[in-house]
Amino acid sequence: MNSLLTLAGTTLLGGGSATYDQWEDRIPGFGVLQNFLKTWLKVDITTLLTVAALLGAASSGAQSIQDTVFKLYWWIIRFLTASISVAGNDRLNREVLNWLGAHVLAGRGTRILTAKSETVQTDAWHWRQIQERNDYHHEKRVPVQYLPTFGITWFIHDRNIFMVRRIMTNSSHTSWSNRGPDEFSGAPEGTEPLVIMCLGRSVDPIKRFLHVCRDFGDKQREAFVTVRANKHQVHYDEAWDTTILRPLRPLETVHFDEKTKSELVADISNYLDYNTRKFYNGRGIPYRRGYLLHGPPGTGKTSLSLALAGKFGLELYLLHVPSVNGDQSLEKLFTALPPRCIVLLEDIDAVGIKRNAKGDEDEDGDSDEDDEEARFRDRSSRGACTLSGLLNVLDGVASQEGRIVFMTSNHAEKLDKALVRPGRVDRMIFLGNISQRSSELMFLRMYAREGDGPAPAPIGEKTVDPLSEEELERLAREFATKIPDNVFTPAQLQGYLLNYRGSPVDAAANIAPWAKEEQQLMEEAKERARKAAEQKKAKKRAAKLKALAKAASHVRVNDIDSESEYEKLARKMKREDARRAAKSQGKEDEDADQVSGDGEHAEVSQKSKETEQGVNGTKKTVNGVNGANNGVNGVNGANGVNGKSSSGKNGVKKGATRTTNGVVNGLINGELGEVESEAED
Ligand SMILES: Nc1ncnc2c1ncn2[C@@H]1O[C@H](COP(=O)(O)OP(=O)(O)OP(=O)(O)O)[C@@H](O)[C@H]1O
Repeated sequence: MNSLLTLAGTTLLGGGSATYDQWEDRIPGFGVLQNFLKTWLKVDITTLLTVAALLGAASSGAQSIQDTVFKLYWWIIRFLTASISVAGNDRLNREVLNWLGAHVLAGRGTRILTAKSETVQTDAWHWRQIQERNDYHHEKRVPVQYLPTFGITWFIHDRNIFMVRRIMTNSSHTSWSNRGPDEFSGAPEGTEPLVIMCLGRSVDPIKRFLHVCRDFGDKQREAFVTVRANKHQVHYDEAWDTTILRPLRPLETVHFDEKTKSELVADISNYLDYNTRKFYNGRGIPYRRGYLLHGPPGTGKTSLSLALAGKFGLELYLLHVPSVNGDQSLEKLFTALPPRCIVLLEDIDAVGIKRNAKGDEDEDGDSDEDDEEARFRDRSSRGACTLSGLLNVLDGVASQEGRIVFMTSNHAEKLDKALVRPGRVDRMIFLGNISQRSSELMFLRMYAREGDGPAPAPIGEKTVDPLSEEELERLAREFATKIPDNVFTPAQLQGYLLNYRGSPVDAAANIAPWAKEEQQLMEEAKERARKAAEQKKAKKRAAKLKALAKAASHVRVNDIDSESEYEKLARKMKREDARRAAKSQGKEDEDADQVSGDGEHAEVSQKSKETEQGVNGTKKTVNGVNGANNGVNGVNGANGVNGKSSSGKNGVKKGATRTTNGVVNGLINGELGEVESEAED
């Protein structure tokens, strides 16, 4: 470029012909082009090139002047100010912006701002972006929040001059070709880094300022609980990408045994205490705490977790384990937890986190779950988390320290023992049906005065005059005495009270008939459930007997007490099966010779006779259902009906069960009809 510039200068001063050779040197073919243009267009290319080169020189000169000024500016800034930068995804970033929005922009009439209301779910490519939901604001339209846009916002705080620079990132820039100022070229997405500068040579004023912003953030959060969840996108990594702000729920509004409640609160306070942490660390005990909240649906397990998160000012990380993509994702989510938080694992008894694929069965071998439902759940759990994956995140090596885990379950008795052992579950808290005392408290809470007046009545009903405190307490006591102790769930009672939310007098007056009717409905539902369970049990028992009968036609299971013996017998049965098939084709003798080639034939014949005798014996046992139980254990094992190995001599060892499963099933093919009819008889 410089040589072209010199050439242009020489051309301008000395005339075209003097520099012709030099142009030709630098641009090959220059002469031909020049002659062509001169002849046909009457244009002198050397003059044109000279002008262009000079213009380029002027512009690059301006650019370098601009660069120098820019450098000088930043040099002065760096010299005169101290600065601290904050990453875009840091909570502090949002806290600083919120502080600026509330204290600087609102009062000063800043002319260039960015506005924020609510993020909408779209199916566009950026659908994975962080979602925030505010359950705290109940207005139809979320209030608009005004925040600083890109560029510098300056202000005076604590007698220091501050400048906060919000930096545009690639993702917040809408168009690369747009050359306008940043604030007119795009809108911040909330992930832009901030640089906080303060005039002076010390960062202390900035640190103090950041502290103020954090306090402001804490104060704002006091009114609600921050719930974080993940969106469960199949093809994406799991992340805590959804934030929900829930109104604070006072612990007093969750009614259950008062003693248990205060013990629980004391236990958590004790755990969160700094000295407890030191104690745990000093003794090499993992600093974690786990609680299992169990009881029927609608007894307040979720409500209690939320209330405790609010009480202790902790964020609640909500996770539905069966929806997580797999163990790796679960681990990722747990690794991303902050050191102090509550993790709520809901419905922990759901399928997918049981040790075996089909789920555990009851003592009698019957599962309470409906077959269809179990099958559905089994399908839906495929590829999801395993129990060992869950156990691992709860107290494996990589498990986060300092957090509190709440697990909720409607069937605590079905949970794997490893899951509820101390260290994973330190306390089990039962939330049962509502007591009379809790009903009284719920009544009082429902009709407590709000400010100076009564609780607002439903639309269309007139608000009754507020009752005096004594009158309300008297009504509450009367109300409670009409409710049977520990029969209804708190959710049921809350539903009833909501129907009378404008009138405590009516609520107290109508509770007795409601309780009677509700109890009757519950009895009927229970009876229906009992009958359905009985039918299901009978169906299962019939299926089991059928399976037993099938196997019994070939095996006398009580004779089998070791794996090798079982395998031997299975081999013999296979040969016997082959012989039977050959017999039916009229070639029994030749095939029998072939099969007995290994020298075991004599033994086989003897044993197969025994087996057949055994079959008869077992068939008889089948008919007398109860007597069959000994055999059932073994044969169930052989057919994979139960999947469990029975201990003791009568049982079939697990390994043998697996090995021979297919063989026995294969043998019974073709003879099913005959055995079935016998079993049914
Ligand atoms: N002990 C309780 N005290 C006050 N309100 C309760 C209580 N239990 C339940 N409720 C009310 O019932 C509703 C359901 O409660 P919640 O979801 O906490 O029950 P849950 O035990 O978690 O139910 P599930 O097992 O079905 O998840 C909520 O509106 C809650 O206010």
